[in-house]
Amino acid sequence: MTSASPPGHLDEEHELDHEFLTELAFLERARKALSWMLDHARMRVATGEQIAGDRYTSETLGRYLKSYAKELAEEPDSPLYFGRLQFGTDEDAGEHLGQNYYIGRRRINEEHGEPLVIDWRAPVSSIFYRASARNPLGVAARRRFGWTTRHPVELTGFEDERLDRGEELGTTSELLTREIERPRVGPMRDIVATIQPDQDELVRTDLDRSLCVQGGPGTGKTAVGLHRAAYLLYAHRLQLKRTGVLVVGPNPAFLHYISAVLPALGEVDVQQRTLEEVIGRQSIRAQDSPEAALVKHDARMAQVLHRALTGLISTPTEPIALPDGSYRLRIPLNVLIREVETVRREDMPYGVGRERLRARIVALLQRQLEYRAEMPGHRWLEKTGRARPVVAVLDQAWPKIRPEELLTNLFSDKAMLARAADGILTDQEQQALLWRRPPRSFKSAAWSTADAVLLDEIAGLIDHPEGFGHLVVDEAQDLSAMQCRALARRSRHGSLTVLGDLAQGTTAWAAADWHEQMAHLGKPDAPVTALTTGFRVPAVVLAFANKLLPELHVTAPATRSVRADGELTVRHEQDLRAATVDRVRAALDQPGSIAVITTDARVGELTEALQQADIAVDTAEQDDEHRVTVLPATLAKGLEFDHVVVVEPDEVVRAEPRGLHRLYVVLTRAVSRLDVLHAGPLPEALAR
Ligand SMILES: Nc1ncnc2c1ncn2[C@@H]1O[C@H](COP(=O)(O)OP(=O)(O)OP(=O)(O)O)[C@@H](O)[C@H]1O
Repeated sequence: MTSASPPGHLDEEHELDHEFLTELAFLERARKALSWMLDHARMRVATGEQIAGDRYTSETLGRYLKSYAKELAEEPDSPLYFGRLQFGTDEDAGEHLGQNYYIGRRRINEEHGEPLVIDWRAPVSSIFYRASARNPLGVAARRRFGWTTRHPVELTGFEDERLDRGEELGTTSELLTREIERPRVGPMRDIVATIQPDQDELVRTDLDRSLCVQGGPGTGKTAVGLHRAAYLLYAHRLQLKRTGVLVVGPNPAFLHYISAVLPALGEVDVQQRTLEEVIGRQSIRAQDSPEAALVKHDARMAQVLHRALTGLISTPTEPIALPDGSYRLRIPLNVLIREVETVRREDMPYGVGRERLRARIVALLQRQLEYRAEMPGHRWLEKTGRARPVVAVLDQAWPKIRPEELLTNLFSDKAMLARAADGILTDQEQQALLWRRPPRSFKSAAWSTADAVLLDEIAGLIDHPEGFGHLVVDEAQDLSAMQCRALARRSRHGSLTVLGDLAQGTTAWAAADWHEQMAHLGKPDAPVTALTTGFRVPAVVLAFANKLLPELHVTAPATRSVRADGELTVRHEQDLRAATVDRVRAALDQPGSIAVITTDARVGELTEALQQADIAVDTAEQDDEHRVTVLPATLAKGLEFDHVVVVEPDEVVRAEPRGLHRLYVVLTRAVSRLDVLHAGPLPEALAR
């Protein structure tokens, strides 16, 4: 194994070995090339108007070049490349015979030459991530570079694996270890330099394939999902620019945490939203009882709503007679009845069905005019479609309805609900849905989170929503069947990357089986892949959290932590406020972020205790300013902190029905150190 690093300062340059000097020279060349690219891009921004033909394209081009120039200008903050592939000279190297490639976050090329640095998403870069001693894929040596983390970044050394001599570091690589163990500050970072072979396979799965990734805490699911989005945008830029990529996360705090990853990879056009924002129809003013929420999130509601909506379609009761000049155009009742039946059988979205019925009625009337050798024009067809006798039939047999109106009627009218839910929901379940005090009109109805999903289902039955080319769904174990359907509607013509951990399911409807969940998400045949290497949580902390696993009643493969470092302390304390202040003070002596995680009820008290001790604290709403955050257990999902202080774990367990799962999430947020403080008893599984 070869590795190199500068032994001292530049004035001791003569001591640097030859290889390192060569690398420094290359770095200089790459920096110059980047600087040329930046100047060139700026120049093109300035002259954009002359390059492009018409005004629209010149504006678009100008905008593109501006953001490109901005991206390039921001580049000096991150290393220009992280690895080098040196191909061998035998036939396994194929077209890359004897070549050297530097791999980085983006392509860098000189004014008139070959690229100096290749984008990590280019096909050949995949070899960097996947080549192994057993299967070198033509590579003689793989080199990883180390950089300072301060600005401006400087090369600190490199680490070589001579794959042709059977050398391979895998997860023992010092640079990988350093990257994983580095103290966390600020938002999540990308992992392009150290993507692991199994992660790379998921990242590069092609656009037409949907995936489900089950992985324990800290196995890199979120990282994989975000890098896949970046990869797909590279490989299918034009298609996805048109159709869009959406990342769905559990809450705004999580989305904020991950928000910098894609922009750092040069991708600024990806929407990142919570499910509520995706649905986004209503302001939420009501809260359901647990029983009502359970029924509303159940897949059977889809059938109930479908039946309620199609139940509005009825047999026409009047024929059509439409004056047209001195004539009267007619459609007899039996023909109208037949038309409604024909459209109903076509089983299209309700709103589309109404328009189809209108078009068929107009076509029948048009034919009568044509018998009289008249050729009606576009205007006539339009006017006839809106004529009162035609609209009257539509309103009676296929009435227009808003989702809010239908749901208000359904939850206010016992008989209507009974008709729609007969044989689908029990009497008790129907009772849970009915409003005790119905609003006067659907306009004044107060909707719950679950209602918003139902309204979205109805809207989807009336007309298909616009979809995305690709959706990344994180923490997907927590989605209900109805929430899954909302996302399935938006990826009908696209693909999905679904990420989650059954052991971290905290909702009453959390998934117990991924295949079932994928069926609700509209991709029943998508393969389920497991990630089992843990990069976040140190082995000692993971072993403690994993004591809960047998009680969580889920089947998921165990996670093996690559981290031998880390500390765990469990303390019985009388005064939790004082103990929390004490632990946070001790943590402040070390670098990195700190979180105190506890029940919602204790957040205020502990924030106050820290503030009284002159420790500046962030809360879940206002973050990113200080090193210490006090976080309710309910908002910890997906986040990570260097040092975590968990206060009174048994209260976390008792605060909600799936409290044990919540505690599992909470205990697995620590990157380096976990302190557990308790005044009451520890949860039984942890005490063993
Ligand atoms: N290949 C890798 N190289 C370096 N760091 C990695 C790698 N894979 C994951 N990580 C790091 O491990 C940490 C956990 O990753 P991530 O948040 O994606 O895990 P997760 O599976 O989504 O976790 P959870 O289920 O707890 O939300 C992050 O800091 C991430 O950057």
